[in-house]
Amino acid sequence: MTQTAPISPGARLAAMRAAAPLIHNITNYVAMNVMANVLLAAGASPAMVHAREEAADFAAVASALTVNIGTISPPWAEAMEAAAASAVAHGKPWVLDPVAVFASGYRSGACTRLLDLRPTAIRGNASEILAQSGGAAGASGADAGDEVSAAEDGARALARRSGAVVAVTGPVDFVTDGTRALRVANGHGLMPKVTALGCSLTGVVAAFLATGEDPLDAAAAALAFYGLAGERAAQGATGPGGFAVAFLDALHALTPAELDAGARIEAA
Ligand SMILES: Nc1ncnc2c1ncn2[C@@H]1O[C@H](COP(=O)(O)OP(=O)(O)OP(=O)(O)O)[C@@H](O)[C@H]1O
Ligand SMILES: Cc1ncsc1CCO
Ligand SMILES: [Mg+2]
Repeated sequence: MTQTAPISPGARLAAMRAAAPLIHNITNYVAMNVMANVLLAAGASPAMVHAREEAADFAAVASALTVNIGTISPPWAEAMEAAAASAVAHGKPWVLDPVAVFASGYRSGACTRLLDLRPTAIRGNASEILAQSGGAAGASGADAGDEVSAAEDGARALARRSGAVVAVTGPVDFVTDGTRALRVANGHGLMPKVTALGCSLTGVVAAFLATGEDPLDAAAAALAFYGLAGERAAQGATGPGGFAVAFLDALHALTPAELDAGARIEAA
């Protein structure tokens, strides 16, 4: 049997941009504008569609779906479940972002129901993945209060249990399908100082999944692309405000060759 060479992160970026996949996002009020601009700068086509009356229809035609519980309320929860079920029924990948899942029984109940709908990937910070995998999170809100290393065993277990690729983000990202695991060391300390950059990354992961065959390598390529854009944007930025603007420019400007040269992806 011939062994095929792994697809490079740069090739995955080029494929994503060539496809400009339509990404359906049911996300929070904070992230909506940031995330749409991030997806456009990266090369995808965002649509924020959350009415329960149309979410399932839209998920059927989009290339991928993201579901983010950041500002969830009952009508939105209905739309999320209908959209996720529709994505699965139509063979479209979907990504769950369990924002502050530990904060209330309402949030954790919503995520339990969404997990039953078999997301292709789950992306969260260390506290969110720790809680989603059954551990005790050291955070109360949307910002991480735990180290990525503390969530790695839970991420592996969650991946095996759910069938999803699980990405834990932080200073060094960890991503696993339950069998293989990778660490992605790209990124910059200004990234968590701009709200919704994690939420927006969930959309970029979905965009890479929309064009990739293997979700683990596609997710790792998305994480490296995002982190490397953060590194570029930080050069010359004096704080979070200028960084946020430069980050969009860096996502737009980063080339596939630059991603192949700058991606720091290693087996974990
Ligand atoms: N200290 C850090 N150093 C380098 N990169 C970081 C750091 N913290 C986060 N990142 C990067 O920031 C991006 C967003 O991840 P983060 O874990 O902050 O998401 P989040 O907590 O879900 O964010 P939000 O909920 O505000 O959208 C990822 O690309 C991650 O690698
Ligand atoms: C700050 C905040 N609050 C609810 S969602 C959100 C965006 C970051 O997750
Ligand atoms: Mg988040």
